[in-house]
Amino acid sequence: MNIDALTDHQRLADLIRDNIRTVPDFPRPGIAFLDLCPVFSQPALLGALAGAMSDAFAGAFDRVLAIEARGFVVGTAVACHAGRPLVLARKSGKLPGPVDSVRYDLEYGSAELQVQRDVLRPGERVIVVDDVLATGGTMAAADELVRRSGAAVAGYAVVVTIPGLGGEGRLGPAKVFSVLPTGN
Ligand SMILES: O=P(O)(O)OC[C@H]1O[C@H](OP(=O)(O)OP(=O)(O)O)[C@H](O)[C@@H]1O
Ligand SMILES: Nc1ncnc2[nH]cnc12
Repeated sequence: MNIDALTDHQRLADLIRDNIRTVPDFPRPGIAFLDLCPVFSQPALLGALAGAMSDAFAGAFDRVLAIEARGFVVGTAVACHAGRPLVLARKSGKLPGPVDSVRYDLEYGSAELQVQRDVLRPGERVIVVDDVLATGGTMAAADELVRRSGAAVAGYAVVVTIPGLGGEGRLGPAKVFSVLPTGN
């Protein structure tokens, strides 16, 4: 795959779409699971994705908040590309304290996200990065953690938004950058 020639959003979107595997009835019956592992396994594609996300918010963010676990892959790539510090939003019980916590529901369950206190600073501009935006429960929890810290959400970056689940409607007014509207 030659991604040096990748200059426009449509080409990136096509490549991402071609490399997402849709798995029926995983992890529960009725869920069409979008498996992005084939995207993550290709350094050039992951790099192009990170570049597009970083460019979408160029000059408008100070830190990258990445959501466990698949959001870590994308968020780390964006932070490296942009040369901005990475902050981890982790599932409950993984980060040594003190932490702030928010419980939330997602498409196929519920969980709790935590961020270490004082790693996000008042006045800083943060982009929140994940792989999939479905119901928006996860992103909304991350959003709440950023706002509690006094920092500002400068934007939301995801690889895929699953339409019809109301995800974007649960987020704040900041820009949402999604490479694909769906994985199909
Ligand atoms: O918009 P929502 O309905 O909240 O769903 C989106 C979230 O669901 C998945 O995470 P999951 O909790 O499965 O965690 P993982 O990345 O650890 O697999 C995905 O990586 C998003 O974080
Ligand atoms: N359908 C889905 N596929 C992958 N990750 C998800 N997170 C929430 N819904 C998802």
